[in-house]
Amino acid sequence: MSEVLDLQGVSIRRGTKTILDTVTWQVRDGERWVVLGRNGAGKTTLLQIAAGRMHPTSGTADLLGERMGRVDVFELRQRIGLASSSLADRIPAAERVRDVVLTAAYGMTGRWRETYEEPDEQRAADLMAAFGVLDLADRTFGTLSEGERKRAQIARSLMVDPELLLLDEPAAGLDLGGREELVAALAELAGDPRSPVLVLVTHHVEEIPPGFTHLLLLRDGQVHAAGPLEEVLTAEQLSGAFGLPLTVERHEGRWGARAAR
Ligand SMILES: Nc1ncnc2c1ncn2[C@@H]1O[C@H](COP(=O)(O)OP(=O)(O)OP(=O)(O)O)[C@@H](O)[C@H]1O
Repeated sequence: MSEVLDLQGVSIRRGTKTILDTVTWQVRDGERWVVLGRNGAGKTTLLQIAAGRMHPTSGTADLLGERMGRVDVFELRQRIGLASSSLADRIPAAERVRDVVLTAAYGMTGRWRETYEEPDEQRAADLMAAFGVLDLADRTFGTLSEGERKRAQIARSLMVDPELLLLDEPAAGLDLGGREELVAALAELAGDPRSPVLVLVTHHVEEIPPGFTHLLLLRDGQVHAAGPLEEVLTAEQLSGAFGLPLTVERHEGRWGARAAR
C-alpha cells in the first residue's frame, strides 16, 4: 500500500508556543482515520499540514508522494479535499447549492460566468443525491440548516475527486438527527472502495462512523497513540489523551465514552 500522507518529526511553532511537537504519522491508501484530542491539542493545525496549507517549522511532510516545500502547492491542493467551518464561512450565502458543489471543480466559490460541462453537472447531482441535498439544489446556501450545509460542503469537497479528503469536525453544531444522518453518509463513504482516503477530526467518539479503520490520539501537540481503531480506542489510551479517567464501549459498530465512576 502506498503512503498518502507521511509526516516525519513535524513541528509547528508560533512565537514561544509549540503547537505540534515532532509528530510522526503515516496514512496509507484505503485507510480511514479519525483524529481525536481535547480542545487545543493541535487537530486543526495537523489538518492544515495534511491539506498543504501550512508548512512545518521543522520536520518533513510528504503529501500524495510530494514533499512540501519542493512542490507547487496549488496543484497539490487540487488533489486534496478539505471541509471545515472556516471554509464554509467563505461560501456566499446567496449561492445556489447546485453551484456551491459545481464551482469546486474550478477551485472557487461564487459562480461567475463559468460554463460547466454535462459530466460536471451529472457528478454534482450524484454527489448531492449521495449526501441528501439534491432536493435543495436550487435553494441558496444561506437558507440551509447547519446539517444541510455540512452535507452540501462534503459533496462540494468530493467534486474534484480528491485522493485525500479531510473533514474538520463535520458534526459540530448538529442536532441528534443531523449528526446521525451525517454519520450514516460518512459510513457509506468509508465503505465505498472508490472513496478517497479519509481523515475525520472530531471531539466525540459517538461521531465515529462505522467503517473507519484507524485512530490518531493527539495530546498537547504530540501523538499520544496511533494505529488501528480497535487497538487504540481503549479506555486507557483515551483517558491518557484526554487527561481524565474514561470508560469506552462499543455497540453495533458505534462507540461511546464517558467519565469512569
Ligand atoms: N498562530 C498561532 N499562534 C499561537 N498559538 C496558536 C496559533 N494557532 C493556533 N494556536 C494554538 O495552538 C493550539 C492548537 O490549536 P488547534 O486549533 O490546532 O487545536 P484543536 O485541537 O483543533 O482545538 P479545538 O478542538 O479547540 O478546535 C491551541 O492552543 C491554539 O490556541
